[in-house]
Amino acid sequence: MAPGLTSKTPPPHPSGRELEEVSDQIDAINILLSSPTPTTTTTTAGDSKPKSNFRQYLTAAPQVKALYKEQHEKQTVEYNLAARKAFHLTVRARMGIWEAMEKLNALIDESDPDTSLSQIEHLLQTAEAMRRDGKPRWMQLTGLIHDLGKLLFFFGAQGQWDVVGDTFPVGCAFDSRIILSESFTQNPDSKHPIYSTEMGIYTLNCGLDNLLLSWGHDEYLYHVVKGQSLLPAEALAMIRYHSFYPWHREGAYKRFMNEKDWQMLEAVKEFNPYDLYSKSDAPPVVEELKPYYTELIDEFFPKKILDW
Ligand SMILES: O[C@H]1[C@H](O)[C@@H](O)[C@H](O)[C@@H](O)[C@H]1O
Ligand SMILES: [Fe+2]
Ligand SMILES: [Fe+2]
Repeated sequence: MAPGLTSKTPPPHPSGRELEEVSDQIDAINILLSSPTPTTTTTTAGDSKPKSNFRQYLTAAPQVKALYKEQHEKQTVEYNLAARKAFHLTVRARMGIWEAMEKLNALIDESDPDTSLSQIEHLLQTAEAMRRDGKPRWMQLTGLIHDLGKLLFFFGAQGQWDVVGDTFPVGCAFDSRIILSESFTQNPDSKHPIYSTEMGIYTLNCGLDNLLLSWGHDEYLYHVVKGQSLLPAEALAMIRYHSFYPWHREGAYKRFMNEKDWQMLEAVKEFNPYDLYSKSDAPPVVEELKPYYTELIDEFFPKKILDW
């Protein structure tokens, strides 16, 4: 009995009719409790996976943890410089954007605890979520292509550790806000006299463009798209920094930001929910969407066949 409703004289036994009323009320409450609660802040449109259930790395599958362990041990300054040099020395393929998306279909990203869909589906989910929200055409296209850098996997990558996953700068101390950051103790740079310091090889407010971000799909696609599209600076930042969660989500590495980076941070933050939370939307029907997106591709990539 609720406080305040107690009385010294015991209540009379409820009549049959009263009992029926109470039982009706209980039924009504049960119906309310079992029907889905409309939420506006914790779920994405058309889906019921709460936002807090994404990016759960501590409880992720063993292959996700193994991938990050290997990545954190092997992404060094030395590796980074060698990968950048190799990138600039060759053209790996010549193909259009849609063809690249189809090629990527064969890759399942082992770093991702939130989707096991193919990459073409993830790209279309991201773009479609933006289109539904009336985002500008250049942004929809950015959503469509943002993970095409994962093609690196087919171009002589050492595994998935140098292609997928979150990014972080090398050449300065590894921040504890990087996911699963304990594994950096096995990275030789964590004992280097300069690379292990807070500023490392960088200077205050030097600008994110001057950081050696860990080598992977963001950095690769940024370099491919930069000279071969009509996409604006915000789109290039979305591509280059979308996996840089320790920065755009956790607020680390602010000491290296210049004025332009603050603007770009806004763009990347606007992009992120479409990339992350659309992963639980219904899988798109690729062939149905193709006409809309091929037109969009043509608008911003006047050169139909790109150098990859
Ligand atoms: O596992 C994911 C995936 O590889 C994404 O493409 C990347 O952008 C994310 O940062 C990462 O956490
Ligand atoms: Fe990505
Ligand atoms: Fe993505």
